[in-house]
Amino acid sequence: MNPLLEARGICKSYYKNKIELPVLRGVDVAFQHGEVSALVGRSGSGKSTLMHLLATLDQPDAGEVWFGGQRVDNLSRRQRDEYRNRQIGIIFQFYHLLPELSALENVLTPAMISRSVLGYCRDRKALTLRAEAMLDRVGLLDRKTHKPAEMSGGEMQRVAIARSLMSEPELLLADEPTGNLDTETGESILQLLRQLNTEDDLTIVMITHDETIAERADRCYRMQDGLLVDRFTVEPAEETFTPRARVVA
Ligand SMILES: Nc1ncnc2c1ncn2[C@@H]1O[C@H](COP(=O)(O)OP(=O)(O)OP(=O)(O)O)[C@@H](O)[C@H]1O
Repeated sequence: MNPLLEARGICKSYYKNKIELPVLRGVDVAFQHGEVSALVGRSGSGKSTLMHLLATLDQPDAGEVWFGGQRVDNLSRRQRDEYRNRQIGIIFQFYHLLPELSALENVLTPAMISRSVLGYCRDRKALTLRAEAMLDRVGLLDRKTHKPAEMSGGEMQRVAIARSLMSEPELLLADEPTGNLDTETGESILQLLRQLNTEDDLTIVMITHDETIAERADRCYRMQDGLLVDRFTVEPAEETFTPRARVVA
C-alpha cells in the first residue's frame, strides 16, 4: 500500500551567525494510512524540524515531501496553506490556544479564518455546530464557554484536538501531545488519540522523547543527530496491556 505521507532524502540546516547547523541529514520515512506512528529521539535530534517540514510549515534544503501521492513541498505558498488547512490537523505540547477566547471560539476561529476549511466555510452557524460537535467528540461540550485559564492542561489539549479536527483531516501531527501533562492525564489523551485513529481512520504521527509513549504507537521511528536510525513495529505483549517494541529490518 502507498504511504499517506512520505519524506524522501530530507536535508535541513539552520544558520546562526552565518554558521551552518545541519539538523536533518537525509531523512527517509513513510507513514502508512490509518496507523499511529511515533518519532522518538533525544532533545535536539531534529524531530520538530521534521514535523514542520512534513506540515509544509517550512521547506527542506533538499529532498521531497509527498502526501497522498502528490508532492507537496514544492507547492506555492497558497497551495501549501490549503494542503495544511484541509489535510492536516496539528497539536502541540503547549496547546497554542488563544487565552482571551472561549473553548468554543478557540475551536471555531481558525476555521472561520481559513478560506478553505470545509465546503461551507464562513457559514458561521454551520461551523459553530461543527465546533460544538468536535468539542462533544473530545468530551468537553460542557466546558465550551471556559477560557484556557479556566481549564486543566488535559482539557486544553482536548480543545486543541477538537480544533485540529474541524477540517476533517486525514492526518494528525502531534508534537509532544502529552509532554506537559501528568501521567494519568497524558494517558487519557493517548486513549483519545487512539480512539480517533480507530473510529475515524485518522492517521497520526506523534513526536515524543518518551520511549514508553512511543511504544503505544503501531510503529516507531528513532531519530538521532538528524538521521533516522531505527524502525520498530510495536506488538501487544501477551500477558500485559503494555505493548513492547520489536526491531525490524
Ligand atoms: N530556528 C532555528 N534556528 C537555529 N537553530 C534551530 C532552529 N530551530 C531548531 N534549531 C536547532 O535545531 C536542532 C533540532 O531542533 P528540533 O527542535 O528539531 O529538535 P527536537 O528533536 O524536536 O528537540 P526537542 O525534543 O527538544 O523539541 C536543535 O539543536 C535546535 O537548537
